[in-house]
Amino acid sequence: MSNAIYNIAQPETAKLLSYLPGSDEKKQLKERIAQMKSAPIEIPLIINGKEVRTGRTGTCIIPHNHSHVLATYHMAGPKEMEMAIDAALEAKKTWEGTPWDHRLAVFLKAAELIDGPWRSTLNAATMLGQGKSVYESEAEAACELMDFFRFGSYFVKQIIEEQPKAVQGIFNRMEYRPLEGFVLAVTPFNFTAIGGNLPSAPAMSGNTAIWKPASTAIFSNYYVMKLLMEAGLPDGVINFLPGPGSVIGPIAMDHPMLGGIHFTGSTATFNNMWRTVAGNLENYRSYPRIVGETGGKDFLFAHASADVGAVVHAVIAGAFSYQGQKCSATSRVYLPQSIWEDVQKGLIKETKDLKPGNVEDFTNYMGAVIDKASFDNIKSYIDVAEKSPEAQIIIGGGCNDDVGYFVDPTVIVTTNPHFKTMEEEIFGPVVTIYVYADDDFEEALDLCESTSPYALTGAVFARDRLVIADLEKRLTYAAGNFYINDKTTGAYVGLQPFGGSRASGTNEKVGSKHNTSRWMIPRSIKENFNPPKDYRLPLMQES
Ligand SMILES: NC(=O)c1ccc[n+]([C@@H]2O[C@H](COP(=O)([O-])OP(=O)(O)OC[C@H]3O[C@@H](n4cnc5c(N)ncnc54)[C@H](O)[C@@H]3O)[C@@H](O)[C@H]2O)c1
Ligand SMILES: N[C@@H](CCC=O)C(=O)O
Repeated sequence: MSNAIYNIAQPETAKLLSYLPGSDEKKQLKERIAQMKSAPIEIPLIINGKEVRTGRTGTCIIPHNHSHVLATYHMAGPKEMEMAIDAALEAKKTWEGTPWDHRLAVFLKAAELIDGPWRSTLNAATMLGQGKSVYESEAEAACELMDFFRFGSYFVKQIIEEQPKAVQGIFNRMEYRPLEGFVLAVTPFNFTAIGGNLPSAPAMSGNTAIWKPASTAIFSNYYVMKLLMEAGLPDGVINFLPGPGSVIGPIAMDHPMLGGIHFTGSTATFNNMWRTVAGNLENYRSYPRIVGETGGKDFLFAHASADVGAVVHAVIAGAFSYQGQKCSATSRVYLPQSIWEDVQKGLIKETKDLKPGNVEDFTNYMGAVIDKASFDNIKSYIDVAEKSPEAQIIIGGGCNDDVGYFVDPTVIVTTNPHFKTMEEEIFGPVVTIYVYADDDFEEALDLCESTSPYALTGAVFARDRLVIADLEKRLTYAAGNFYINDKTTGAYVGLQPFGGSRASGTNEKVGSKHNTSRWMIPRSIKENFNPPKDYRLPLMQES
């Protein structure tokens, strides 16, 4: 029984390792990659801490070498979802009463394990299973996940410290209860750290969760689950349930004890889930908390005073890192005519050696896109641009899926600011540029503000201070993460809390106190040391 007030130091952002030739981390990672490739593993469901095999299986493959099978995974069906819900509800009885310091200790320990022996495992699994370059993987599967665990724990502590004023004779207090029910965490393929965080953030506050990973991220996500178990996560607190979302999701969403949904993925999937929940409102014990971070069509808007070199590098990093498969990827760019020629030259020069390749070679900046469906979808957008008189592909355009799902970094220039690739999320290494006449700055800015239904990230480039101030004001609602003279990707937990509004989600800012608070239902407790003795107010008495 915990009877002390403990402190958690404000965490420091995790430091990236370099993976330079000759470094220990490079040697360890190369060894782990070789080991993982040497023989496929079998991935069970994990329900109440026990492995469950259903015999209905799928495979995890390497996107840059799609004939290589890394694992066979078992898929949950309705029966296993019911089992997981029962396990989560049962485990909650103990977990919610576990002192907060012991709950958080599990996640703080997990962060230390990533910082130590588990780092190479999470990086190797993410590089192989999701096709990430070493740098992209280190930044998120290792560092961002550590940050989620450390900052997340710190935010829980900060919130429970927020207490109402206690006055003499009346003891006021706020109890931060977990949600009544279980949490369904549905996670995307593109960030291992998001996979790990979505079930963990609610669990830190005493909730129990069912974690449904994306099928193309099961390989790394399974290792995250194993890491949490090694860190001491009690059975049933997080239940790992790979399987078809459209089959197992509705079982959870129809359940009267659905306490909340922690979702990251596409807007279409989130809208479907929201509709399912809305249709069930009368069946729930409480209104489920629905937290969802979704798609983006992220902009870069440059003014004539912008630093051309900075624009060039921001476009490349924002559009092509992790093959553009980030919700934050730069995918529409507005450039004034006066700097266009220089930007174009810079883009051509800097991308000439930028080819997607095998990320096991650490010098490759880009790998393959995640799967065949994604490859076909991205290619279909490139095909549209190739055929259109309103667009010209000035860089890239090549696609080849013989060995891996490779799409060249592609730059389209369009004369139509509403061209298909300026409006729709592509989720691949494709960026579209619209060049505006310098005199049409105001109109171009209106276009940037209103063209997309999304409002996730956006960057403005200018050196003129008054212009920067104006851009910041005029684009108030166009992006939840707004960058000035920087790329649209790469937010840090606790430093640039992440999330967007409009069709980009509920903007609860993952990795922030706002998100943490969504997994708690506070109870105000007033204890009166002088209980009432007379129902009448003093005013009601005759003098
Ligand atoms: N805003 C953010 O923070 C953020 C971060 C990462 C990714 N994303 C977005 O995620 C998308 C890419 O990820 P994705 O392809 O994995 O997204 P997705 O929507 O296809 O899948 C997300 C998850 O939902 C599950 N799912 C699908 N249909 C379901 C259903 N009917 N019921 C329950 N679950 C279901 C999937 O299996 C997966 O686990 C992009 O749109 C990207 O912008 C957003
Ligand atoms: N938080 C990440 C994006 C996550 C979505 O894919 C970034 O800031 O680039």
